[in-house]
Amino acid sequence: MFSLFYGLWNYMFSKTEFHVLILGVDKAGKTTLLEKLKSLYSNLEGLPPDRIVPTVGLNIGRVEASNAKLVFWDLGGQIGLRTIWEKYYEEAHAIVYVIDAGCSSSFEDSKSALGKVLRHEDLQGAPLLILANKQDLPGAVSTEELVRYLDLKELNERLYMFEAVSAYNGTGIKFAIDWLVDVMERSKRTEMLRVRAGVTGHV
Ligand SMILES: Nc1nc2c(ncn2[C@@H]2O[C@H](COP(=O)(O)OP(=O)(O)OP(=O)(O)O)[C@@H](O)[C@H]2O)c(=O)[nH]1
Ligand SMILES: [Mg+2]
Repeated sequence: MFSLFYGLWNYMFSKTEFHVLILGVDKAGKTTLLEKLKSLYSNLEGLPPDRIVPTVGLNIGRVEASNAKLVFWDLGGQIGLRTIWEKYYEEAHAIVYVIDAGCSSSFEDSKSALGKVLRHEDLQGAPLLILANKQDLPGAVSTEELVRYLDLKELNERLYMFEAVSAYNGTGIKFAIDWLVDVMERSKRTEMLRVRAGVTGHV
């Protein structure tokens, strides 16, 4: 009986924990973004950019933002590591896809890797936040240019947004995360993951 009430209490009053997968090709700035998120949303001072090395395993960042608990999973973007991405798809509430907006020679690779992500059935209905990172660089392209360049055909009914950010100086990040939390809270995918996890309030 107690556990039934406890479960119900949790379901109604505890904050949902959202799992957010940070993807993108190597050097897009994913880990730098994760460390910036820690600095912006927690008491932890994230690692400074000059101490960040290319990711081989998994980096995890837990923060509270927009009154929600967020767990970010940051994976390596090197070609040989991208096969690991799909192991995390089933549990993810949303995807943050990071692109180096200052490096047009990486756009083709970014586009094809993103197309593959979006076609994967385990990510059905997952909201998508595409970040045009490195806006502090003078040559960085705008979100409008990136939208035109990517010309994504796989978006279908998916909730998505493009946002211009800089993981160095924090430009655009809070706005993007507010949007992400808002859409995760009302997405069918969150409902589906919640049902799958049982009535615990933690999905
Ligand atoms: N100017 C500028 N450089 C950035 C920004 N974000 C990341 N960088 C630089 O881009 C390079 C790659 O950053 P990482 O965060 O390691 O990139 P990553 O996407 O995690 O790379 P992998 O772990 O290999 O997949 C580093 O030299 C960073 O300092 C940014 O907002 N502005
Ligand atoms: Mg990394």
